[in-house]
Amino acid sequence: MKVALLDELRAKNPIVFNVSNFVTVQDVANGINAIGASPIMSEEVAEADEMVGLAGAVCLNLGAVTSTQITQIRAVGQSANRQHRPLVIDPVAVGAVKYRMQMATGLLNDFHPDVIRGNAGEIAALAGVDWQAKGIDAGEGAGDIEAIAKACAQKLACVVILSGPTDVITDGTQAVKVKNGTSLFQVHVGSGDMLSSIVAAFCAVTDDYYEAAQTACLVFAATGQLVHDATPNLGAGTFIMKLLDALQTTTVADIEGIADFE
Ligand SMILES: Nc1ncnc2c1ncn2[C@@H]1O[C@H](COP(=O)(O)OP(=O)(O)O)[C@@H](O)[C@H]1O
Ligand SMILES: Cc1ncsc1CCOP(=O)(O)O
Ligand SMILES: [Mg+2]
Repeated sequence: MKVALLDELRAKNPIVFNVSNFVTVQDVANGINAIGASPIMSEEVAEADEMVGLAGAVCLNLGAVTSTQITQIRAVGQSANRQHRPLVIDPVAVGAVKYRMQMATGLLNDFHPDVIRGNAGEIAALAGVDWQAKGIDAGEGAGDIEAIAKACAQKLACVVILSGPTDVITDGTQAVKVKNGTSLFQVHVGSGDMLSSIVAAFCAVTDDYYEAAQTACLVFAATGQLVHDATPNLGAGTFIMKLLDALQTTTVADIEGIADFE
């Protein structure tokens, strides 16, 4: 685990190109900015190649995609592969909506992601494992989350992050579990989307996307935990404000001080 990547990210201030969903786009932009990278968003297919070209990494969020937008998302994904930019996919609710699963499967045939970040319901669905996803949330399942994440990573030949109370990060063979976090993440819609885009930001500063994924999960979850620990009885509204503040100021030493992973 290379927590010092956080300092490299802040020094390099990489551009992260996001195709976001309309629900959480502001949180995603502000989260990237606060941690020390530079967000840019677009829904226009005509500028796909240029946007990818100026970015250090690309994050495609499939949270609220229209038929028209699929063309742009495909073009961006293919351009990222062509221009060798790290590509992160957030497959929102593929475990809950059959249409989304078909759409995501189709897109994953058209381009190759470097990292997929989803909750247990989403990663289980992509792995073909039985799980009762609940809308955008993980839902309920009995399977072993490390085995599910590894199955997904092997099937799709990429790094997989299965996030939740414990985050599992795997390259299909090895796995790391990050146990930091706070249940307050669950009362803020967009926590997962923020994490996916922050994973992309870390992928922009190293060629080792497995390591980038681990560091992103630790930094994000531990920052949330520090916010929780600093203020008792935080509510959903105050949490996101304090989380953004903390993403801006939390140091490598702060993270290392509470890091809990194996
Ligand atoms: N119960 C929990 N306790 C601690 N951290 C959590 C909990 N649930 C989610 N997280 C954290 O919230 C962030 C978003 O993950 P998750 O909730 O799984 O995504 P999504 O919003 O896509 O469902 C991750 O950093 C994860 O570690
Ligand atoms: C509510 C909602 N509906 C479609 S996308 C979206 C946001 C999902 O955000 P997250 O997965 O980060 O909780
Ligand atoms: Mg999500």
